[in-house]
Amino acid sequence: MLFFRQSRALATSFRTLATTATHPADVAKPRILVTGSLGQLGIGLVSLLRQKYGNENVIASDIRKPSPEIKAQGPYVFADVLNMQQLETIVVDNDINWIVNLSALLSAVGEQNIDKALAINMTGFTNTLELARRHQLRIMCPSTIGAFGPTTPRDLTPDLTIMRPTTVYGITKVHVELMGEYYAKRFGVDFRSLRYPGIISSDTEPGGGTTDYAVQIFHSALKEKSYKCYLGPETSLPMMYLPDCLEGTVDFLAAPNHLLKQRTYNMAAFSFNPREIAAKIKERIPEFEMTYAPDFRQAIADSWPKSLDDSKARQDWGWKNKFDLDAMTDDMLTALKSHHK
Ligand SMILES: NC(=O)C1=CN([C@@H]2O[C@H](COP(=O)(O)OP(=O)(O)OC[C@H]3O[C@@H](n4cnc5c(N)ncnc54)[C@H](O)[C@@H]3O)[C@@H](O)[C@H]2O)C=CC1
Ligand SMILES: CC(=O)[C@H](N)C(=O)O
Repeated sequence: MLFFRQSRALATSFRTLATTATHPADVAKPRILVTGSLGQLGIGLVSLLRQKYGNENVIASDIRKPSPEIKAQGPYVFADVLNMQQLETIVVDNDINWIVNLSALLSAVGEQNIDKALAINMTGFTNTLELARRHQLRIMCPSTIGAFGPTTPRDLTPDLTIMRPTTVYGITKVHVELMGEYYAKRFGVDFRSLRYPGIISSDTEPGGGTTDYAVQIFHSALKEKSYKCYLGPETSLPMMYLPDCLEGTVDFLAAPNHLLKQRTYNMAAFSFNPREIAAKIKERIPEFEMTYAPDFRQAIADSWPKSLDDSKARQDWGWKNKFDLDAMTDDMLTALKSHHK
């Protein structure tokens, strides 16, 4: 009798989201907690989520003190993803339905701080995933092109392929994907992840990745008319402009479960190498000169895909980028010129 009850309970806990008609997190007006919200992506994502769901329904959080402008925009709390009890208090006290975990150490800084990267990217993520199980939340945690490795096919890399990353960052992101998918299958957790390419932004600084050069080059082009690039001229990588990344993420978060045929999707826009982006900038700032001094980040970039196949994201939940390389270059230069002024 006991065995019968236990196996019935086990069968229920192994249900997949595909067979679940509705999930408790399918709510029209979700209350959302964003962790790591003061980083390159978080500030814009919180702002877009607030436009869609209301200021008071999006709780921004990080372990740093926000600027007065950020604090004035809506609720902000201190939240360390390594402190499970504190996170759970925030989730319960604020009646949270969705959690977006942006807390991470990126690829370059992760190589210099292995223990910290493992803690934030793995233990921190596992804490939020466990909270999603306990409190029936939707959870979104980004993955990255860094989850692939040197043995992955490098052109038009598909969603499902060889994943043997050679950075601690990449290893932690494979952990995110696999544990999230395991919790989805085993416990019905509404886990979602997007493999972002390098993100280029005008308003926020990148946090220590291998693709940061693609932001720094614009600042240097305007200020110094030159840039010394830490990657070689032919190092092609997938990239995306922040507004596309944010809109795609908000759409993906809102996508009904029945549209999602998988829990992790590639997301792409365009690819370029340092020589090509330098040429685009030079078309617009003729005095601009680029020099090259590859450092340890070269080996990281060489282990990543040159381009991604994101056709599944386009088919399943309607992902579409608006900005191509030229449109992004024009918009970056216009935005930065006004900031610099
Ligand atoms: N920016 C990019 O080009 C890409 C980002 N991603 C992913 O997107 C997510 C967000 O990335 P970014 O905004 O660029 O990162 P970021 O490095 O700019 O921001 C990360 C934030 O996490 C916070 N943080 C650090 N330790 C924490 C802790 N213990 N508890 C709570 N927060 C903590 C930091 O204070 C920081 O504000 C990450 O998961 C990253 O892996 C993926 C691919 C590309
Ligand atoms: C592509 C990423 O995940 C990030 N920008 C990094 O370079 O580490």
